[in-house]
Order: sequence, then structure tokens, then C-alpha cells
Amino acid sequence: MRQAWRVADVRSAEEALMAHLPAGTLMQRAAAGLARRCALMLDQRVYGAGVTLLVGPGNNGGDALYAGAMLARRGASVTAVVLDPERVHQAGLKALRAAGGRAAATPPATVDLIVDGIVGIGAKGGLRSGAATALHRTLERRGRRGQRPVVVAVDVPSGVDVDTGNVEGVAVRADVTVTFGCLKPAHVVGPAAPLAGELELVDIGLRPWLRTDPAILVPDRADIARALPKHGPGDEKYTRGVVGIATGSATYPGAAILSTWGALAGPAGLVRYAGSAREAVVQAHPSVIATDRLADAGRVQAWVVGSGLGTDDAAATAVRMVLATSLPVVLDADALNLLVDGAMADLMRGRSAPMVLTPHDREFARLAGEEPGADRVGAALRLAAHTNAVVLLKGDRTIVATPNGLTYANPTGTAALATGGTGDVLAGLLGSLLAGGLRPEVAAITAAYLHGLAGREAARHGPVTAPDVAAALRPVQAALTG
Ligand SMILES: NC(=O)C1=CN([C@@H]2O[C@H](COP(=O)(O)OP(=O)(O)OC[C@H]3O[C@@H](n4cnc5c(N)ncnc54)[C@H](OP(=O)(O)O)[C@@H]3O)[C@@H](O)[C@H]2O)[C@@H](O)CC1
Ligand SMILES: [K+]
Repeated sequence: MRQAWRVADVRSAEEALMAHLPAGTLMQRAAAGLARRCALMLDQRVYGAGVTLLVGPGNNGGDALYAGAMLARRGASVTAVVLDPERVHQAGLKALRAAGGRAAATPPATVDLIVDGIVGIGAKGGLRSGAATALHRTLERRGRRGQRPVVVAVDVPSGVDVDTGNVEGVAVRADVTVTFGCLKPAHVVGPAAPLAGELELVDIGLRPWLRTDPAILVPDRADIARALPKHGPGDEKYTRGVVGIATGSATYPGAAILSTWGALAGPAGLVRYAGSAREAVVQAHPSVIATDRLADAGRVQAWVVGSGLGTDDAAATAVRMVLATSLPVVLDADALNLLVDGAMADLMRGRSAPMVLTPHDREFARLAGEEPGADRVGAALRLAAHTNAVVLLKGDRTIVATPNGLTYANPTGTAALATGGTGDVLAGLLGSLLAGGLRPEVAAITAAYLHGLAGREAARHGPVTAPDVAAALRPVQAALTG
């Protein structure tokens, strides 16, 4: 599990660690890691390479200058474009000059590598105009073989909001981001996350000094493989879990078919369907046990309710009945719109069994009374606390937030999933994982992770439809669990 910490936590850990070290040690550790990665980006052909450092007025610029000095000592031609000469890191600039580098107002003609040391965790807002101009000018340069320069960001791509991952205005798009001590939220959530490119975490000894509860958890393949229930010879359909699906309608049978498809791809041993799309569901998925009425559904261990249900009285009754059980529940799409109703919200607050809400931004806005805004993690956490439910806020980096303040970010998101019906598949899979006994937040992040992998897998074969995603869910799990 990768973990990210907010700036204030990084600052206090840094302070505590620095008290035990000679001055400048951390910056030297950071610069050494940065220089190592820069050399790698130049295929170790450092001698004669054109390196331009974009140097802002803080320690982020200091890191770039010291790394530049190390590269200059290996024969690189290093130029520092200093954005604010009066406030530049003086010792860093001195080290660069001593190693044969130089400072200039504009980038040189040949640039193989750009080191973005404009601003790090001290950033406020998007890039200022001077910095943006210097960036654009440098990006127009070409390398020794006429190629586009490689961009390495120091700590974070400059111009992003480090704590929220929001981007307002101009920001650097990096090929690689070399970060120090720990990941920060901007590396893993929001529009900033893809701007970081590949992430390299340099160990500067900060970890033991960081608070034990990170702001965001990011699972990897091994975490997800571990979370998935393991089935043995003693298992049968009921021990594996039974998931009930109350989605779709005669008008929207597709939603029912897709959510049952998602559920069939999960660990549950049996999928039951209850609703007016019964016939279509059984035709598409003969192994599903289907009834017209929720009251006749039989025993289940978790419910999925919502998508394609509509918002009429029958839909409201279905949501109310599901909420009246003491079972884990996934509330998706139309169910979320019905929750805006005060009586329904009271029903929710009275429950002790787990609930997972799966809004996209518009559904979120209806439920919360405001858009998720720039701080998506904060917004998801507030809604989770308010509703006493786990919130899965959909997006390129889907966020899962719990009422007690835990946050996960999904790293497998893909634009391929931005197509009709994929949310139905996700809700079904999530219900199956809940029925399989996973804790609601673990079920939610596991579902998002697998759904993202399936979207990526489906996209390898051309434009993606929701059935493609559903069909890819089982192969990606098989590949994951070996
Ligand atoms: N923490 C650690 O453990 C370690 C940290 N290390 C390094 O230190 C970095 C943090 O350094 P830092 O505190 O000096 O702040 P930093 O990011 O350089 O920025 C501050 C300057 O930028 C300016 N500025 C602000 N916004 C801007 C914008 N949008 N566009 C343009 N400029 C903007 C701002 O100007 P001001 O607002 O004051 O006018 C201020 O002068 C950290 O990211 C890492 O690289 C490592 O060396 C070792 C271990
Ligand atoms: K930077």
C-alpha cells in the first residue's frame, strides 16, 4: 500500500528529523536521488548533455541547483534559469557554478533534460506568469538529436495544489517526478496526479518521523490480490456469499443486466435479482435467480440498489426496503437521487450495517448540496461523515472515503471507463465483494481497482463498451491472483 501525507505533516516530520542532522543533510540526500534519476533519464549519457534547471526562489530550487552541480561534475552542460535572482538558494547556486554550471535569464539552444525546481511543497496557486513563461520557452527547445526534452519534476510538478491535487492555471507535465520522504496527495489524486508521470520516491530518512495515519492510501496489485476472498474445497455458494441486485426496470433492463454481470464477476457464490427487468436478466445470465418483487428475493448477504431503477414510487419502495434490512448495501445512481429525500436520509442514519454510496460529480452535488470542488478528498470525507456511509467518489482517480476519516485513491482509473453503463458494472461487483465479506471500504477500493484494470484491458481491443468491461473483470482477476 502506498501512502501519501499532507504538507503540514511533511513539514513537522522534516523539522523533527532535521533536529538530529547537520544542516543541509536532507537537501543533499534529495539532490543525490534527483541527480541519479536525471542521469538515468539521459541513459547515463550525462557527458555533453544539455540540462536546464528551472529554479524558483525556495528549497525546491535548491534541490535542483545541487543536483545540477552533480550532473555538471559528470560533464553535463548545466544552465540554471533563475526566476527570482534575489531570492535564489545562494549556496546551491554557488555549488553549481563551482562545478562548471552557469546561470542565465533564458534557456540555451540545446535542452535534453529540464529539471523543474520552480516550486515544491511551498506552492500557492498555479504557476506565476514569470515561471510559466520560462517553462514554455524551455519546452520549445530541442535536444542534441532534435528530440523533445525530458521533464523531471522536483518533488511535485510545479503549479499543482500539493494537498488536494487540484490544478488551476499552468502546471508542469513531467515525465518523471522525483519526490522526497513520502508521497503527497497531488501525486495520487485529482488532475495533478497524471501530471507527475512516473513517480520515484527517494528515501531521505523521513518515514519514521511521519504521523502514523497518512492522508491517503493507494493500493497496489498485491494489496488487491490479498483483499480478494480465497475459496477452498469446503466452500459452497452460500459460504461464498449471496448478493441481491435491485436495479434496472422494464424501461432500463440494460442497467439490470450490467449490474448482475458485475456481480457475477465477483466472489459471491450466488446472484439474486429482484425487479421488473427479471426476464431480460435471466435471458442474459441464466445462473441468476430472479423474482419480480424484492419481498420474494430470498436470503442475501448484501444488496445493490439503484441504477436504472428510476425515481418513481416503486423505485423509492425498493430503496426503502433495502435500507430497512440489516445488510450491507450499495446505493448507486437513482438510489442516490432518492436519498436526497429527508425521510430516506433518516433511514440511512439509523442503520448500523455498512453502506457504500457511489456518486459521480453530479450525483454528489445533489446529495451534498455542493460540487466536490477542488478538494475531492475533503469533499468525499465530509459526505461520508454526514451520511455515515462509505463514499466512492468516481473520477479519473476514484476516491473512497469512510465516516471515520480513512481515504483511499484508486490508481487504475482510465478514460476508457467514461462510457454509459460502466457504473452499473462497478456497483454489481462492489455488491458481490460486500456479500463476500469484505469491509465496505476494502470492497469499494477493490471494486474500483479491478474495474479500472478491466477498463484498461478492454481498451486494448478498441473502443470500450460496458459489456467489454464486465467481460474483462474475470480475466484481470485471474491475472492478478495468478
Ligand atoms: N520537506 C522536506 O523534507 C524536504 C524538502 N526539500 C525541498 O524543499 C521544498 C520545499 O521548499 P520551500 O519550503 O522552500 O518551498 P518551495 O516549494 O521551494 O516554494 C516556495 C517558494 O516558491 C514560491 N512560490 C509559491 N507558489 C508559487 C507559484 N505558484 N509559482 C511560482 N512560485 C511560487 C514562493 O514565493 P513567495 O510566495 O514567497 O513569493 C516561495 O519563495 C520541497 O518541495 C523539496 O523540494 C528537500 O530539499 C529536502 C527535504
Ligand atoms: K517542482
